[in-house]
Amino acid sequence: MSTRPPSSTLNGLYAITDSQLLPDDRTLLTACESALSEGIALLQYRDKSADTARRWRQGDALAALCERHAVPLIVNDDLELALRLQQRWGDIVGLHVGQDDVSLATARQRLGDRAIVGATCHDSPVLARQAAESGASYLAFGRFFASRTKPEAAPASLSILEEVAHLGLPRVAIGGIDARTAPEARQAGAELLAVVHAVFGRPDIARAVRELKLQMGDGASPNTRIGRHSVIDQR
Ligand SMILES: Cc1ncc(COP(=O)(O)OP(=O)(O)O)c(N)n1
Ligand SMILES: Cc1ncsc1CCOP(=O)(O)O
Ligand SMILES: [Mg+2]
Repeated sequence: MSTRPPSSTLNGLYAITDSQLLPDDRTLLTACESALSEGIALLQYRDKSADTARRWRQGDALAALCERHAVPLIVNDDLELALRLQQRWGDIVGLHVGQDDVSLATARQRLGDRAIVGATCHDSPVLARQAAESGASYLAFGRFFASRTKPEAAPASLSILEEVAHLGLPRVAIGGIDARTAPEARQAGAELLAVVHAVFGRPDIARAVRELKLQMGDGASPNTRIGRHSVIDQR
C-alpha cells in the first residue's frame, strides 16, 4: 500500500538550514542555492522562530529553489507549513518530525503516501521500529558527535545504525557531522548525512558541500530527483 521510496533511493548529503547562521531571506536563499548547485540529496528548512509570515515566505521561496534543482524540501516540525507548501508545490515538499512534534502517523495521513516524512529516533531501535510502522520515509539518529547547532541533543552511538538496518529504511546520521566525521558515519551505515554547521556555518558553502561529498565517498551523489527522472515517478 505504501509508495514510500525504497531505501536505495535516498542517499547523500542532507543540508539543514539554521536561522541564526542564515538570518535573512537573501542570505538563506543564496546559501541554499550554493548548496543545491553542488548536489545535495535533501534540503531541510529549520526555523525555530515564532514568525509564521517569515516561515511561509522563506518556505515558499525555498520550495521554488528546490523545484528548480529537483531536490526535495523537507520542512522541520511545522505540518501546517508543509501542507500549505505541498498544496502549491506538490510532493517536492516533505516534513521532518521529532518525538515532541506532531505524530508521524498524523503527518503521514495528512501529507499522503507520496510525501517524504522523516522521523527522529535518537538512539532507539524501539522508536525506529515504531516510526517504520507509522510510515516513515527515513529514520534519523544522533547526535553522534559534538554539535554546535544543538549541543544539548542526547548523544548516540553509531552502532544504532547497524542495529536498525533490517528495517530497510534510509538511515540519517545527525549531530557534528563534518568532513572529518563523515567517513565514520558513512562506514557505520548512514545513507544520509544531515549537516547544519559544516555546510551553512562555513564561509564557502559550495566548497563545504564538495568537501563533505568527497569524504562521503561513493553514492554521495543525490538520486532523489523529483521530475522526469524522479524516484517518486518511478515508484
Ligand atoms: C534529519 C533530522 N534529524 C533529526 C532532527 C531533529 O529533530 P527534532 O528531534 O524534532 O529536533 P529539532 O530539529 O526540531 O530541534 C532533524 N531536525 N532533522
Ligand atoms: C537538529 C539536530 N538534532 C540533533 S543534532 C542536531 C543539529 C545538527 O547540527 P550540526 O550539524 O551543526 O551538528
Ligand atoms: Mg522537531
